[in-house]
Amino acid sequence: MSLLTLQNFGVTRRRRDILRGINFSVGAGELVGIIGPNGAGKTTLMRAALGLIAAVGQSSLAALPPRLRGRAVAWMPQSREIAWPVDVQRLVMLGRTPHLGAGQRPTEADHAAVERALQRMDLGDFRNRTATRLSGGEQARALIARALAQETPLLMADEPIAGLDPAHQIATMRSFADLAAEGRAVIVSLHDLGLAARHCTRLIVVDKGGIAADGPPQAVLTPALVRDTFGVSAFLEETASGLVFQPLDILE
Ligand SMILES: Nc1ncnc2c1ncn2[C@@H]1O[C@H](COP(=O)(O)OP(=O)(O)OP(=O)(O)O)[C@@H](O)[C@H]1O
Repeated sequence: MSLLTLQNFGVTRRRRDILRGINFSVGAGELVGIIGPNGAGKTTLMRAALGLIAAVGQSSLAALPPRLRGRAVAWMPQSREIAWPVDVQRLVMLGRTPHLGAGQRPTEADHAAVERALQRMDLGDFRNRTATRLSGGEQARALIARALAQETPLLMADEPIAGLDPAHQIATMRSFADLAAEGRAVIVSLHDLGLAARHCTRLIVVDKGGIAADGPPQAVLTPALVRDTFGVSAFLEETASGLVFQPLDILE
């Protein structure tokens, strides 16, 4: 079942085509990494697909009424700003908002969803800490937990692992892989191609306003693609513990 379909999708800003002719579907069970150089259009693609900025063509998510959209997709933006000095537990509970009626208090089921999200992001000991007083990486984990608590079929996150330490980067990618294995789907943009190669089931490469490649990591990260899109050489090998990808040198 498709959880996001984009057809002839594009974004124009200040009369410049930032994205054009984008077509793809994401289904249950996929962990999709959106990769591409700085300025390629990754954030624009995700925000437009969500209906947060104007676009041409069709997005199955943008077409939904806002209330249904909040139950169809959770979104973690690149900006990590936490506006209010609330405790982590309360911040994560905000993820349940689309499931609550006007003025309705959280139910047992909402508290259980918050607890699952806190555990997934290793935040059990942080639940009573003031979110604005956490470190940058801890705040990022709290915001991922808020998106997880929404318990939507699809999670979209813009550079969610930037600023996390290696253990929490791996743990977060594993949590996303678990969600996919449970029958949901996750779409993340990321610059760490090693983690993308290792954990994603599929990579979509955005470059020069279009999709340069789309497929399983080992099929996408060819030397030619990596050279032409990122301007680097790289090491790629299928090992007993999974795919290992490491950028090596800038190519002139
Ligand atoms: N509000 C805007 N008005 C005009 N152009 C914009 C606007 N926002 C982004 N752009 C342009 O759109 C292009 C794509 O930007 P976007 O932020 O989507 O790239 P990205 O792939 O997410 O980059 P990064 O890896 O640096 O986060 C860039 O050339 C950027 O300058």
